[in-house]
Amino acid sequence: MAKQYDFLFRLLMLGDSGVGKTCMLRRFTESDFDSSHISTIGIDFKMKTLEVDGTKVRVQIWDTAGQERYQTITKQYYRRAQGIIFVYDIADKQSFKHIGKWVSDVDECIAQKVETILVGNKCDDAVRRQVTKKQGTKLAESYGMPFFETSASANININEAFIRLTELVLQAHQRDVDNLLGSLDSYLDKAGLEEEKESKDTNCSQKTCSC
Ligand SMILES: Nc1nc2c(ncn2[C@@H]2O[C@H](COP(=O)(O)OP(=O)(O)OP(=O)(O)O)[C@@H](O)[C@H]2O)c(=O)[nH]1
Repeated sequence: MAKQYDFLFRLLMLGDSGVGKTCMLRRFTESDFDSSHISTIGIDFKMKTLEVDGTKVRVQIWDTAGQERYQTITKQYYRRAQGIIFVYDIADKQSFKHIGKWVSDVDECIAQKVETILVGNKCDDAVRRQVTKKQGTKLAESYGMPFFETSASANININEAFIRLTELVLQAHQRDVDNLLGSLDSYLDKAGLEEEKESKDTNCSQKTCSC
């Protein structure tokens, strides 16, 4: 059967327990919201196919458990991700403060460049808000990440956040391919020049012999 997509990318969701990672993923992949909080055990994933800049991209999105006790398991997935969504809850200052810890955990675990975005979830909950949009924007700027305030329950900016990360991963992939083709071109140019030089040298020495 012909492939239904051009690329397959792996995305990962990280953040404290209860910030709404599972609900965000469910909203994005199933257009649904469940208000119960059943903590993720270890890791789970869902798939979705998107059209980004005319390209069909299938994303495999890993939803990790925010609870500390699962981190030995979840850290094993960091290296396999091409994009990471760091999530905090705008009504939970601690989860915002912990973003630094999640980012440095990723830095410690992986050597390769990975695309990242920062998300402040539960922006529908104005009454319980503890983190301002300005604080979120500033933190994201300090890491050079795009920033979204989202709500899985009210379906605000969920698609936008996942699509933005997928775009970044696709662009990074295309840059890698261009760089690879660029170095292949210069390698072939160099090899061609050397071959040309060698054949000139041979002709020249043959002429010398016949004189
Ligand atoms: N008001 C509001 N509540 C939300 C939103 N998203 C999730 N919640 C609630 O937050 C709680 C935790 O959501 P989960 O998605 O299970 O959180 P999680 O980050 O996956 O938690 P772990 O699996 O333990 O890491 C649930 O009771 C949800 O109903 C949102 O956008 N707005």
